[in-house]
Amino acid sequence: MRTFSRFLAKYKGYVLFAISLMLIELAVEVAQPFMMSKVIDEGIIAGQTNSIFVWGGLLLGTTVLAFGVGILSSFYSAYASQNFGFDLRQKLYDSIQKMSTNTFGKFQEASLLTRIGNDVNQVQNAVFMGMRIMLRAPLLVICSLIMALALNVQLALYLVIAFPILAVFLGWLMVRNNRLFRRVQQMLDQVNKVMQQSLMSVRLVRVFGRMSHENSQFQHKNNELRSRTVATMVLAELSSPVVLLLINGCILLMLWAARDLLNNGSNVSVGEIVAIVNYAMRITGALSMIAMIVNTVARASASMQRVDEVFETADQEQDHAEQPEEELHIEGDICFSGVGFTYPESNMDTLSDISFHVKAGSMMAIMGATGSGKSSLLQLIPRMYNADVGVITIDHKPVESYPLHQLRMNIGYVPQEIMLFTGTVADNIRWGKLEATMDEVIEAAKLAQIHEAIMDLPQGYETMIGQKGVNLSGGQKQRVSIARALVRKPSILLLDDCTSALDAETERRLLDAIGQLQCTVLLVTQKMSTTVRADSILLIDEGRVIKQGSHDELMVHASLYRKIVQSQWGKEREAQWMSNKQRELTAP
Ligand SMILES: Nc1ncnc2c1ncn2[C@@H]1O[C@H](COP(=O)(O)OP(=O)(O)OP(=O)(O)O)[C@@H](O)[C@H]1O
Repeated sequence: MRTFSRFLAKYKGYVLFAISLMLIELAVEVAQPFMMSKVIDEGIIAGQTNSIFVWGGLLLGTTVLAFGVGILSSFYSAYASQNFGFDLRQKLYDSIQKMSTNTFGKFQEASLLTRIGNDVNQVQNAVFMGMRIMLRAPLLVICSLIMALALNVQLALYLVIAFPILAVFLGWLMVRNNRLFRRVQQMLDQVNKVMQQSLMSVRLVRVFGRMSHENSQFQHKNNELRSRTVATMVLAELSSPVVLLLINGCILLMLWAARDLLNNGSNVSVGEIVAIVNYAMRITGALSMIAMIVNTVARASASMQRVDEVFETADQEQDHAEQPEEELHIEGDICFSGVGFTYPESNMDTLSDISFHVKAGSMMAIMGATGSGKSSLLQLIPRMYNADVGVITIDHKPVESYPLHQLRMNIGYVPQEIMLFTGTVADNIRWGKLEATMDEVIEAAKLAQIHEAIMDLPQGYETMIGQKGVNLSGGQKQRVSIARALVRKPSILLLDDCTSALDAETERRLLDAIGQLQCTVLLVTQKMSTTVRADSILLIDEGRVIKQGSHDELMVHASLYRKIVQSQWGKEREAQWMSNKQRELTAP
């Protein structure tokens, strides 16, 4: 509720103006049955033609006034609610952007999409409705009741009977609807998730001929969404008939009593009875509106809770060091001490007791079996995830003490799964540093050994590449991605097995170029041709460090490393290396 008020406060001028106009509309609406009673009693029954013109004219005039202010009030309500929705969506997007990867994973992309789209819309609609009818409906009920009581207390009291029952019913409806609607939104998350997955892997789905499987998965979730939505709608639709039933029952009781009063010659006029019935009808209409409002508020509050969850989480993990934004230069000395990490959605340790040191400007290769935790380890450095235990320092300061944005601006990261965006080749490289000049883009491309290949493209650097770089080869995509990381001249370069599609010669030239850069390089690789060039090698297995050392040290002290060497070089070359080493060591 606090978040809601905070966002709406900015538009309080518009809100108050819209509500003031709405109050004029309301006053007209409340006065109309009274004017009508005057037309009947004075104009028709008493035969005063003048009264018909006066009260009738007033009735028409106020109707035109109500119409005019109604339009104006709608305009200001729409303005305030749309701007409120815009701000909420913007802030939500901002919070999602700053979210740590742990939290991002916890919420899941599909759910965040539903929250930023559907949930914000629900709240925005409730704001509009709030200004138009949320206040108007209860006020209309109260004022109509007062007017009816003023006309004839005895008859009007019959209308009051329904109120306690209605209050209990609407309260129950609100709580139940809120719960049901939260479940609908959760199901919508699921539908979006299935849809997102199958759209992202549309080619794979077609190649494997899994369209019907994907369809049935979608159908299953869609079915559940339908059933939950129907349950919510049935409940919502129940409200109007209940209101009508109760109020109409009261009107019938009142008419029965009015008949007795008229027969007994009591002091009650036909005009008063017509006016009270008219007020009763307005009360019925307003109560139906209130039932609708109850449903809208229940939905909007469920949606607001979901939006608030994102804000609260984002606030909790606000990066304390994020305030100062001055330029930060990192040398690149990296040290892990007893680091442990488990993915939020997993219950198995991914990394345990990882300790190693990489000197600024050196190159370390990370080797290990598939699933041993190499990518996870790299991702802890730019704080895509936060370590659960232990300390990671850069230049002898914990990574958490750096402003997150500045820390990441000093790091060039090339993920295992290459992702290119729709746009030109130059745009894709410049994505690493938006203000990079064309010379810087070309320099990065040359370092990444992709310049010649780009020049061979139809429009060179201005060639458009489709989503995920459909018109580039695997190796070209890898090198564009490396150029994107290099263009920002990082102090730390993280390469996650991103040279797998390169031929030996290109890879050698790439490593030569990277070796000349003034940056610390951490390189995940399975290729011996790469590891031998590194200053040190970190060998990991099942999330633990087996050994850190140079190629020579690992050959002597790490049997696992020797096995990898054997599998790639063959026994013969390995044996030859061992005997050469032995000779070197025993030489005088
Ligand atoms: N987002 C994630 N959520 C939960 N578990 C994950 C996630 N990503 C990876 N894992 C698990 O963490 C472990 C280490 O994965 P990681 O990707 O770091 O290994 P890797 O050594 O880089 O593997 P590969 O060489 O195949 O890329 C694996 O068991 C993997 O299943």
